[in-house]
Amino acid sequence: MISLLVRYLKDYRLPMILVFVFVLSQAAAQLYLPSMMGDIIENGVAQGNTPYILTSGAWMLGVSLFAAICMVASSYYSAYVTASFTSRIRADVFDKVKDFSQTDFNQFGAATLLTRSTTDATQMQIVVINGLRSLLLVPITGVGALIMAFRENVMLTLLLLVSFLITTLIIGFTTARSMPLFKNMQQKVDRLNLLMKEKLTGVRAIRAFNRQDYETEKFEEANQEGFATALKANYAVAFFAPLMQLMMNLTMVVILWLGSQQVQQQIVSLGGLMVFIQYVLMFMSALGLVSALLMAYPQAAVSAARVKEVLDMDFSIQDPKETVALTDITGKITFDKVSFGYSGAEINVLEQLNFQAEPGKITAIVGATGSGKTTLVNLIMRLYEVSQGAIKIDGIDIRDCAQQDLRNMIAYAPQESVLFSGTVLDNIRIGNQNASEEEVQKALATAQALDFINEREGQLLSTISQGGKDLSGGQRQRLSIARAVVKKAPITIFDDCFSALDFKTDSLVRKAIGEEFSNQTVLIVAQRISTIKNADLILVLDNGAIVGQGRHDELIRECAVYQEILKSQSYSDGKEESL
Ligand SMILES: Nc1ncnc2c1ncn2[C@@H]1O[C@H](COP(=O)(O)OP(=O)(O)OP(=O)(O)O)[C@@H](O)[C@H]1O
Repeated sequence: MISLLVRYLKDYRLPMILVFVFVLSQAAAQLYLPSMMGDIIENGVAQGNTPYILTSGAWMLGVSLFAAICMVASSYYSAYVTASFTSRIRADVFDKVKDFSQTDFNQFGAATLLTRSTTDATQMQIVVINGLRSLLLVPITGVGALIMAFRENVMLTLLLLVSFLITTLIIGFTTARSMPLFKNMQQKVDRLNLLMKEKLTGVRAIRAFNRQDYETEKFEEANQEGFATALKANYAVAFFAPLMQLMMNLTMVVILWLGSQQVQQQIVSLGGLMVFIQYVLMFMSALGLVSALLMAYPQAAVSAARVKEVLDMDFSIQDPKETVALTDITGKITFDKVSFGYSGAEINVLEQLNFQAEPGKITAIVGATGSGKTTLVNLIMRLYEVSQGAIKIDGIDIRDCAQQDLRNMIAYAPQESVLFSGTVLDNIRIGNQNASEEEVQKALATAQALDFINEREGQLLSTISQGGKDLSGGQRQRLSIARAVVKKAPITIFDDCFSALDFKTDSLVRKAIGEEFSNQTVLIVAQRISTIKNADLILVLDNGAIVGQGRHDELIRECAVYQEILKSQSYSDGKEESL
């Protein structure tokens, strides 16, 4: 936690200096108050000198006011530092995660990344906001009060120190014990977030299968587990404050008892004892601040470790030190003996793939579900790293160029359309920020999406609800296709994104794509043979291996797997095709 704090807080030197100055001034003023009070008792109350009491009292009020102003100012600046610190951490986690490869992302999962950038960051915020002031105030007022108390009464201060030592030992022990409990608690929060995410995204399926009760029960179970763990963890630190209170009161009773005897024996004056008690109270309130901090510390330390794990994670896919520029790229893709296996899996998902996808041609990939089609296109975008062999673009190994340059060369329409809240225009322009409205309209026309967009109020400026919930599956796919089209990249990949389109629309989209992409490399992943029948090259994938490649007619004659797929789709060659 400390290293994370140092890393971030060093950017807030000026506000931290201001916090320090105001805390220092507050502490100095507070330390001065008891001796002022002692002076009023000795020289005012004991002597019956009312004007002295009034004048000194006014001074005392002034000093108190000054301390209060310093306290407000230091609170303001510490809140400023803390809020900035937390928002920077959130931004950095987000920034880091956006550059994660799929392997890195899979290692964590969405739910825990969400918890780490929200709940964990907030836990740290609580400690920093308390700690920033306390860490300065407590040593100054605590040590200052102790020194002043020591000057007033040596014996009673030693007693105070013994009580302090015992409390510290108990607190240290409790902190060490509670840390694993808090770690466990945050993991339970991860699980709850995961379940919540599943429930919210799968709400329709849950209702359709009448699984509400079962899912509620499952969630309730996880919730109860989280509750029990949270209770246990908080219980472990719950007696911090009462323990501190108890020790303080006990110490105070003993001090009063011994102090009153000292007053009777005239070892100290009554005023001296009262001043001493003021310093003891000051010391104890400093301890109170520490105890509040310590109560929150174990949880925050666990949260900091979890955030740090994300921030310090080494990317599994990195750019080389010297990158090869991708200029004047035609888009020719070469797979040279490419094999790939997911991390942790025993067997390869793709085995010894060799093929070339040429510019100006449509290369299609067909195969049964799970045969490795999506994995293959993910490798081209370097979302995963090949295990063996090489993927080249215009003869350049994709590992030799910057990932950003590589992805600039590729337009991609994923299997599951992803739309963001915003307007239709915003969503299409994700493909190309500089696309004019005319270009966006053209891309929508290619994707056969212009008609239904024009029917919407506001048309291009109509708002898409979160995730495109107000659109049908086919409409979402068409917007996703338009986004890829508007990019006009040398390579365009359509990953099974025609599946929700009716045959007619599917055919019209492919026709438009064929005309539009006359110079680019187009890769189409599809389940339906009708979608890829006219492709220049069809790759047939079976269990991660290419078992056939060629044109439709050739494959019908030569590839048994292709024939099987064809048969399973009851496809009557060309009859329903217009393309
Ligand atoms: N992140 C992952 N981790 C481990 N295995 C994975 C992962 N993603 C996919 N797989 C496995 O890799 C194999 C190929 O999956 P892939 O998604 O590439 O197939 P696909 O041909 O695109 O299937 P579909 O047509 O159903 O989309 C499958 O057996 C799948 O279980």
